[in-house]
Amino acid sequence: MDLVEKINDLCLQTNQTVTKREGYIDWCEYFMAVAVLAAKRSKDPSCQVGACIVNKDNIIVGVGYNGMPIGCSDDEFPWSKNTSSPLDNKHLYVCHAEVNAILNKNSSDVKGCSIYVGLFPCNECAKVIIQSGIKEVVYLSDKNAHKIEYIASKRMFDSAKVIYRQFIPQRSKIEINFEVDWELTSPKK
Ligand SMILES: Nc1nc(=O)n([C@H]2C[C@H](O)[C@@H](COP(=O)(O)O)O2)cc1CO
Ligand SMILES: [Zn+2]
Repeated sequence: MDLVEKINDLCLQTNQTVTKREGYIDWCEYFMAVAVLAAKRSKDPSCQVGACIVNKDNIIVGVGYNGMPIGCSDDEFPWSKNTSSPLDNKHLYVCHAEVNAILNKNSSDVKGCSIYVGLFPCNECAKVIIQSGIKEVVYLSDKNAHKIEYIASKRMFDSAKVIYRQFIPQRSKIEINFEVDWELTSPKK
């Protein structure tokens, strides 16, 4: 419990005015955190990416992470990229987080939405993002910026007027703790 929460707790006990809680996560942090959490579902041993699509009302309409297509077993399809057999390269098979998030949408479409994603979209995802009507890409890392696929992505986004911006975290971590002590967090009567 932080200081404000302790003061509020005291106020509650003595029937005084209670101010709102501080330290809550803002919308951007929330959506990027959902993307990062989704990435933890990925079976890719070298790179886990998550994506979260949000509409203009700040409602999440799709979440996805990189993984094998439905029906293509995680245990049978290859997860390596430096293989002697070109047919055993994971890149031939993996569905990217952005495409999965779009396909997983629970609304009729994602027109005008924003997509929060861990890594800047590749050129193939950029095409799908544009075609789906998504108008904003918020990303954590652009580590592949020098590669031709990502230069192509930006060329397409610029032409299609899809805004892209980096999410600069104001805190390094957001903790998820399943062991919440509800006795400490709930107001006492
Ligand atoms: N924006 C992205 N969304 C994604 O879902 N991915 C996925 C595809 C692969 O499964 C993995 C990248 O693997 P690697 O080449 O860094 O070992 O991340 C990759 C990117 C980067 O373009
Ligand atoms: Zn992609």
